[in-house]
Amino acid sequence: PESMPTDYEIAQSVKKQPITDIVESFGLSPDDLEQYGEYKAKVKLDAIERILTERTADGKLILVTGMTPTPMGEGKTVTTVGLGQAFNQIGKDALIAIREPSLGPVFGVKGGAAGGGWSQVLPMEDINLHFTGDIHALTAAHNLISTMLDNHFTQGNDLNIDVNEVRWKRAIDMNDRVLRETVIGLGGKTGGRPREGGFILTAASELMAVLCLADSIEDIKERVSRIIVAYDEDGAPVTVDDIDATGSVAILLKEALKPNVVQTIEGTPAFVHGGPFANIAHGTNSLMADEVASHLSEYLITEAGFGSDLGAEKFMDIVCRFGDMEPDAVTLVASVRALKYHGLDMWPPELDALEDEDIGAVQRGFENLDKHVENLQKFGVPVVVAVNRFPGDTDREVETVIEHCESELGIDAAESNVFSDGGEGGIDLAEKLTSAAESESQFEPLYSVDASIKEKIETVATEIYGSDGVEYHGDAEADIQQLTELGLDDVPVCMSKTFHSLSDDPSLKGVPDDWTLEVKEVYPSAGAGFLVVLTGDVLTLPGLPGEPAAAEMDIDPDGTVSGLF
Ligand SMILES: Nc1ncnc2c1ncn2[C@@H]1O[C@H](COP(=O)(O)OP(=O)(O)O)[C@@H](O)[C@H]1O
Ligand SMILES: O=COP(=O)(O)O
Ligand SMILES: [Mg+2]
Repeated sequence: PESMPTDYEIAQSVKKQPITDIVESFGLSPDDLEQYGEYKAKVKLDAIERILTERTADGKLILVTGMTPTPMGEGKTVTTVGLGQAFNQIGKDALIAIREPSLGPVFGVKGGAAGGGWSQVLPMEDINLHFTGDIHALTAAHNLISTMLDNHFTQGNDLNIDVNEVRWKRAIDMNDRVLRETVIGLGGKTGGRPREGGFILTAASELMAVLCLADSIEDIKERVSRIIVAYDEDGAPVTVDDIDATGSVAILLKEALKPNVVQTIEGTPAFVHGGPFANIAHGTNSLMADEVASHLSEYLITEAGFGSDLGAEKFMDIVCRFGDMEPDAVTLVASVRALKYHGLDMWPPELDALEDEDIGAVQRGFENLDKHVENLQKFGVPVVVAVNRFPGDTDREVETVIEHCESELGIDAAESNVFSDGGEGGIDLAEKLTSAAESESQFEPLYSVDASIKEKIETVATEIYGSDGVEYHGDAEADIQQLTELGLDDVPVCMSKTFHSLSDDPSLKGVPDDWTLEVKEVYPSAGAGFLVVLTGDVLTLPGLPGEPAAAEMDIDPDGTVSGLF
């Protein structure tokens, strides 16, 4: 918005405090930290050990999710950071936990993921770029497995791996579409065994999920060892342990395992750790960050990516199950622009067309918001809607949304101005969330892990996405058969689906009906402990847009960066 400085300018204008001072009052002392400069730190594993044993986990957990977003995102991260600040402004001890950004979107469409306006985590330019190196470490570890696997072929393939059943691709933290499907091993005898290969975004790597669910070096080794990278000629799984890569991969991840802690603009401590997207992966920060934060403060506010059909569903059905925790309240972020985007049935999005006041379009967009509210209520957790106000929104538009939530849906809603006003702008929302969190939540996951694979997929597809059913394409049925025979079926399913729609068709807005979910493939993340279900045309390695954010970036001789948002 023209009246406001850019995110970067705001971030640079803030006098940051040393990270040791920021975390002191929450019970972390300087020797609990490994500092990466004055403003970034990792929490040492023995300090975590002490905190988890000495302190009770009585922090209430507030989950931040959203309605089906425009490609720009509707402000979950901004709201999470803003709420952390607002809670502290109303005298409640609160910490936030969010994911660390991937360079893919930073240089692509969405830009950074450090919040925005007066609700950002700092130093945003470090956090959005190399941060403390976790994503680089994951990329290296992922590709170490790839090279050990291909080397196995060159050294005689005594595991009898079926070259057409290699499942482990390479990883890169960049939206580089031409690497999605590749042919490798060219160059004759010294070039290795020619075969089809490809790359995925590091955020989609199973190692990312493993890092986010592991709680110690021992655990990460055990999980890494179980990762299935291929199948042999008899169809038996080949694991990371079979190709002798477990120890070296764990060594590469030993620093990344430790959660990062930084500060928000108003000095709230923020855990920023792990970065799985919620369309192609499970979509929330590490469990370790959640565990530590909920032992250190009264409230933990954490975000699940994309709409509630993706991040929140997986948070409830995967993360809460593994972490033995449950949300005490959920805030569903809505925006006037996203409501109009659905109300105008807009695809592809022309975001500037969403600027004009259009009460009718806002109202026609309610069906999408209502479905997300209904979905969240299926988990038995109280919901508060946050109307994240953008500069162009009119009072009438915002009031229409609040009125709809309170009188039609009978749930609390609050206008949020945390982007323009920081914590001050989220006080009403924070107060509504604290009272929602007081009520006894009747949290229940959506399905039992003992249900069949098809039952679990069909439950999510019909209950959450609103499909009439599920069709299995390609080898999906054979995958399910094989996984059941291997005894890998009694785990949660991690649905990989477009975030542009409740359905698997990005162009369908609102609440699509008369459609069935197309499942293309089901594969095990045996290290993470869930099954990944690929649907529709979801891409595990996105591409750059027509106008990449990278094209607008620059750096001055004195190191001042521009174009990063
Ligand atoms: N109220 C707002 N006013 C202006 N820009 C906003 C507002 N909320 C979010 N944004 C911007 O929109 C983009 C998406 O916000 P983000 O919080 O990352 O959304 P999400 O986490 O839901 O994807 C970011 O560039 C952010 O700075
Ligand atoms: O995985 C996606 O996360 P955001 O919705 O926060 O961009
Ligand atoms: Mg976000």
